[in-house]
Amino acid sequence: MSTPSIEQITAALAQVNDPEIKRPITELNMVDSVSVADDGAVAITVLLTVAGCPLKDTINRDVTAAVTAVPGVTGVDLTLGVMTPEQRAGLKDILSNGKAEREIPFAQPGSLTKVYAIASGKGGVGKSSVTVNLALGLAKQGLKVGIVDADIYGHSVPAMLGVADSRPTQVDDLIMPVPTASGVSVISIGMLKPRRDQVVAWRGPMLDRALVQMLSDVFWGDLDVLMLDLPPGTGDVAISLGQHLPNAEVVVVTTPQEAAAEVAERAGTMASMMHQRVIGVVENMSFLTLPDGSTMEVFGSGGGDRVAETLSQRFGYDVKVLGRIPLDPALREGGDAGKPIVESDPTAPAALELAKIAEGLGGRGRGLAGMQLGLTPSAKF
Ligand SMILES: Nc1ncnc2c1ncn2[C@@H]1O[C@H](COP(=O)(O)OP(=O)(O)OP(=O)(O)O)[C@@H](O)[C@H]1O
Repeated sequence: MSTPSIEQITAALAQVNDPEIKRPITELNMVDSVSVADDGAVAITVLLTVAGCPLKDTINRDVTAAVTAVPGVTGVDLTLGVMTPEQRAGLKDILSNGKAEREIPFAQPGSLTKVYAIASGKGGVGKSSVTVNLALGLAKQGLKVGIVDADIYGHSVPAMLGVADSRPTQVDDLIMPVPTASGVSVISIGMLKPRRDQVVAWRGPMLDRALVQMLSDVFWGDLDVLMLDLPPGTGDVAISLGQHLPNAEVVVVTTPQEAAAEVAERAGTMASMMHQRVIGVVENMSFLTLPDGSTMEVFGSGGGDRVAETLSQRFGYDVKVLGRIPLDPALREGGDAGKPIVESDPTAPAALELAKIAEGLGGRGRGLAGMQLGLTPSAKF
């Protein structure tokens, strides 16, 4: 077999994406050198963005696999180096398209990324569980999905995705979202703290800065969908989000309980006051299926319908119940184990209902159609 050419090896390397940036390593100038010996042995040096890059094993595996597959390659000797500060600055330029001032890409008029904010009135109704499962459901449809965990009180999303201890890689002041096994990238307000167990007592301006940082200093790339897990209630983060991303569409999560529904209505109304469109209600913990097949309404009934009806009346447009998710111990276990139920037990009724809701959201497509313009001529409060 003939010796492979440098061009063939480079073409193979162009198929390898940086796992965080999700762009070919060749485009990011990460390939430092390539040489091919007469006997087909290939030597490559790839430069990592930072020393001790947590994903170097993934890069090692992917590069070796891609190059080994080229006909005539008899061996791959891969050296992993680290970029110099100048090379990192060059990478930052590539990622920020040469713009010095960063802006929130999802707030730009031409943005095609759908932004869904997941809100609730009360804590503990399953907002984070719904967020991660919907995100995974959307990713299963082949969409590129990112999650911003802005829940200052809970920030449980990384644990639910199995990356509780991960910290984002930083290229100077540009932050890489943390990739997860399911393909969804995540950044959490918890990752911005110096230590994970640290308690933060952030007030309005600090929270605003943290939210802006997660939206503009993080290199999200070209996402189809961005999901935001909001703190429960109608606090500072909801106000900041309304100011920075008025085009976000809001999904309200509630349980069937009367008291939960009432506060969920307030969260929905708040979103509308910030000119965001509420696209629907998810009722979680709707019922429990008992071993004999009968169902028990542990938290009562009617909360989802009530929130949807009230918000429809208030806003003058149709707010639907998008789905009703049953109580299922497997959903909690999946979250605790870092493997959400749509992945760990996809045929469970709760997983099927979440996948159905994700199907509906994914079917709404990319693009500007249906986006709110920040004007509400007919809102009634
Ligand atoms: N349908 C369900 N069946 C069983 N357990 C559930 C269900 N939904 C959520 N849970 C569990 O309830 C707990 C609270 O859920 P989760 O953290 O998603 O709520 P949350 O609304 O995001 O809370 P907070 O805002 O306080 O962080 C978790 O342990 C989760 O696994």
